[in-house]
Amino acid sequence: MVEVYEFWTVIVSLIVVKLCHLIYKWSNPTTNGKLPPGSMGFPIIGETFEFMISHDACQFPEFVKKKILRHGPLFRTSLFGAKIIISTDIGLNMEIAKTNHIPGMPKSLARLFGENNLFVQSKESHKHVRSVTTQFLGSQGLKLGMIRDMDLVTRTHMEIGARNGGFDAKETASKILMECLAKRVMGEIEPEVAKELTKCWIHFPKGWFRFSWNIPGTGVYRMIKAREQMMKILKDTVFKRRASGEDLGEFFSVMFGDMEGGAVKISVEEAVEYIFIFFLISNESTPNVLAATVKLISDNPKVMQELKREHDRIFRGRNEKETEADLTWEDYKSMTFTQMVINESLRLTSTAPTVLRIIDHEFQAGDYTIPAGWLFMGYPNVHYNPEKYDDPLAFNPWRWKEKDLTAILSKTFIPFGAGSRLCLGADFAKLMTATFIHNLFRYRWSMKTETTVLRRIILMFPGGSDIQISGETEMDNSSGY
Ligand code: HEM
Repeated sequence: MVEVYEFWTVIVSLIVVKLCHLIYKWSNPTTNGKLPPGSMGFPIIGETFEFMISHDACQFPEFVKKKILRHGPLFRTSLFGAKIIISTDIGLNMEIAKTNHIPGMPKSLARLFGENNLFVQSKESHKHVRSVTTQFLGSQGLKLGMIRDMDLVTRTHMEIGARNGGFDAKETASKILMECLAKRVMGEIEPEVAKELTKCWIHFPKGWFRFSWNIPGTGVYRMIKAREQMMKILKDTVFKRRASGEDLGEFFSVMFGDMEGGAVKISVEEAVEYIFIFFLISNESTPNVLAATVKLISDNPKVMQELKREHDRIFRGRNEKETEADLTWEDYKSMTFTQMVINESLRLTSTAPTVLRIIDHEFQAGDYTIPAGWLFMGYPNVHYNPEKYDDPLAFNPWRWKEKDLTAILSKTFIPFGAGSRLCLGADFAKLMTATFIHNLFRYRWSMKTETTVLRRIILMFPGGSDIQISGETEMDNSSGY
């Protein structure tokens, strides 16, 4: 009896010692040099729960603020089971963005995007899809193949919404985005296929950026199922069109190298996975930023007035020229104040990391060593630096006067990331937001004052983002700012 008791005492002691050792190793990761300061939190969970507390979308998260006070602009932590370095130093963020290629995402989340995911595959495939995407979403592609459709789709959705007294900004923006992108990427799709794809998006869980346990009933499980279903629909569409000799749509044709002189570069599976990620990234970003921009405008009567003047001038110009009511590229380029508003909104709402990379080789940052394999999150704190932006917490579009409004990246403005992973949809997102604002000013409108915009990595509107429409607008004839 005593022997059995001793045996179990030894086993339990060994387990305790092993656990203590693992916890010690977890809390004190080793490196060839000196790690940035910080703490790794609890094993596996790390500091995820503190990190994921939602906050005002126009304020940096308390988690990051507290860490900066304690450790400075570079610190280590652990989130979603991954070892993480967080930097709020713009110089370092730019350097890491330039010298590291692998997109930063904990492994547990990366697998949600699929095994074939082009973003984790070869540099060459990545280059190819970037170049194809730029042909469609660069300013030339937008000017020739997008602005007219986008204007029409936006106007139609707003007319429907206005007849009902209003609409939800984020949901409407999401529908506009999907309609514009789907047509551009896949050509005309049959209504049933479009319906099926939309259904998948509806079942797509909100806030998928969390621990990714694939257990039936959870959001992650639904997401994986929705992804599989979408892939199937997209693949079937491509195969069906190829078999019947139908047009694949310009995007797919260029992607597969089917266009004149092209060499087949990637498989249908890879292309379809790319399309899925592309839709996911665009749909998680633009409708949210757009709805937050509308909220910022609605809360600022002077901005509202200035925008109304600018858009009334464009509407008047059309009547004088007696042209059809389509928005032209010249109209878009003349929306100087609107573009100042969009830049200001992008600056203020960038309270999440915009440079995300897996460190691919050990990196020396001053006295500190960032080990290879760690995940790097670069926050754009420079947007809130009072030396760069006077009264940085204020929403003040006028601060962008005389600045280059076409630049999507500078040493003080980094909402779309940087380096080889710089956002491919930045121009599209800006055009879509401007088109939305333009058409909104056909109406007298407001957003509920109680609308709140929060952030938990992704922007959220817990009470919705309702826009109320109270009739058509009257022209403002006064001169501009
Ligand atoms: C306001 C809206 C948007 C914001 C704030 C935004 C922001 C970003 C950021 C921060 C990155 C990561 C860059 C990095 O790691 O250095 C990114 C990547 C990306 N974005 Fe956007 N984005 C927006 C809209 C869009 C849209 C509309 C599309 C597509 C139509 C899009 C497509 C992409 C793609 C494909 C990547 C990955 C690029 C790569 O890895 O090569 N984004 N975006």
